Amino acid sequence: MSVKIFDTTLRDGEQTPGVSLNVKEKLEIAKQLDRLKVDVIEAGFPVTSEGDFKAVKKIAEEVSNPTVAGLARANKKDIDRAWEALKAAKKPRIHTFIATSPVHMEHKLKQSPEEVLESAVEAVKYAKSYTDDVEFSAEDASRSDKDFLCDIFEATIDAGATTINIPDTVGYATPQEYGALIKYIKDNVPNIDQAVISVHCHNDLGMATANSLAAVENGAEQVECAVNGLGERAGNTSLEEVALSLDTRFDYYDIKTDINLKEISRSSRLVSHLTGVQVQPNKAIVGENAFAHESGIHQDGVIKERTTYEIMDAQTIGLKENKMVLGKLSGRHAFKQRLEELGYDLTQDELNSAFKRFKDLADRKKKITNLDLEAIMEDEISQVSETYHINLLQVTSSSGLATATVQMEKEGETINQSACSEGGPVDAIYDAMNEITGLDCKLRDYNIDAVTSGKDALGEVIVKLEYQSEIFIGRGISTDIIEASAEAYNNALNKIYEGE
Ligand SMILES: CC(=O)SCCNC(=O)CCNC(=O)[C@H](O)C(C)(C)COP(=O)(O)OP(=O)(O)OC[C@H]1O[C@@H](n2cnc3c(N)ncnc32)[C@H](O)[C@@H]1OP(=O)(O)O
Ligand SMILES: CC(C)C(=O)C(=O)O
Ligand SMILES: [Mg+2]
Repeated sequence: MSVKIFDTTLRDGEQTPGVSLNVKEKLEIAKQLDRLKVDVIEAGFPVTSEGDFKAVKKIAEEVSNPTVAGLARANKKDIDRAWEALKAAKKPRIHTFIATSPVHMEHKLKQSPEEVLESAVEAVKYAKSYTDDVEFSAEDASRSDKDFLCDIFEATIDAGATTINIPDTVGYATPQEYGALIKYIKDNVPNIDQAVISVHCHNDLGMATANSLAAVENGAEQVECAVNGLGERAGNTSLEEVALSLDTRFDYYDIKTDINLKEISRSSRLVSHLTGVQVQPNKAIVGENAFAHESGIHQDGVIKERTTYEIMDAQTIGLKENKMVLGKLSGRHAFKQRLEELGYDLTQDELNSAFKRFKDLADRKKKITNLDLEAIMEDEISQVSETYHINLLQVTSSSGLATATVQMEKEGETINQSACSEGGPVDAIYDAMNEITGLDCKLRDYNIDAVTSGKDALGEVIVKLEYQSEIFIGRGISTDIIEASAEAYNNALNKIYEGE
């Protein structure tokens, strides 16, 4: 069995507050939807504006594989305008709708159920005079009387509707209830076999995908959805969630779509860029974190066997690979793997030492990048055996006078020293360190650079010390530049001791 995918990114998706696409942008998305192999593109609602009319017309002229649909209220003006825009399409569909729930009929339309039924039938007949492919939607179907729905669907199918749509317009339904509604309509509309049963769900309670899938289990043959779940209010059913649910759980649903899954990721990115609506990182399938692992136990599992923590392969949706994000919760296995990818081959001791540095950094820095790791590794390489070790640094600075207190350790002995300097906090630290070590060395060069970017960037300090006419280079890295400065100086001092 298979279901059709009716994409409404360009119609209901464009109803997302704040989104407005021009003709060129809509055409670009339509071409991508064609590559994605959706069955139907709902290109817009032509009566709403000159721009939307032009966009639907352009898509109808240029995108020929999928059916191109245009929305129209149940009146002649809307249907005329929809047809005017759609007539060049190879496979045009007029999609007409009217609300069937008591609250909509009474308060919004101010029509009786009989009048609504008559308007629906007239609209379908009129649309049918233009094209064989007519979809009729009973807006707010999930809050409508079930038997009235059956009557209106029977009548509109008789009038020529080839698809009948049962929207959960306000995202009110629950999966079991919605599935039962689809089954009820399937079982109680006598001519239902002459039309495709379609569903259109909204995500107000976060159940749009679950509702759509429940509908499919109960006989729905077309699912209306939008890329990234865009749409009015909390959005529509997300296309990628339906497509990947059916693919991943084919064992359960036994239902196929024609969607080219490899184009999912690209479609999501394009829609996000052109609409300006960012995808939440933890969004199923297309969120930045959907194929990312940060915690050590998961990373270890995935390294050993991907399917321990992945039910889908990132490559299925067109991504290159999954992601191992290094952070404070990561473990040695993932850390080692990343270092190996960067070309470092470490002994167990080297790995343990670098891993400790990495964990210390990860406690201070949210995201550890390859540049951070390279900086840690370069720093590890330039480490010498430590004669002196810095235990503590304390700096105050005001009105051009800085005071530094440094605590260093040498062979188990702790030494405290303070110094004042008008040359700033780094100068005061270096004076204190000179006092502690008793070495008469001169600072010949001091250079500071950001290794990575962002507020929590790693700073790298390189110093050149002259001692007895010889130059000793020291390097220090830290998210705290004062600390990096002290570590660089200490690194150079220790090199002096190593040489002695
Ligand atoms: C569930 C959905 O997503 S429905 C689609 C929603 N999309 C949009 O609304 C797209 C953007 N809309 C627009 O540009 C405008 O609303 C237009 C051009 C469609 C209509 O604009 P206006 O003529 O100014 O009417 P307005 O939007 O204020 O009110 C809607 C009118 O359509 C009527 N109406 C609503 N739905 C239908 C329908 N399916 N069939 C017939 N009439 C309808 C309302 O009762 C109201 O009629 P009234 O003016 O007699 O009270
Ligand atoms: C126009 C219809 C199909 C709609 O968008 C809805 O009911 O949500
Ligand atoms: Mg809708």
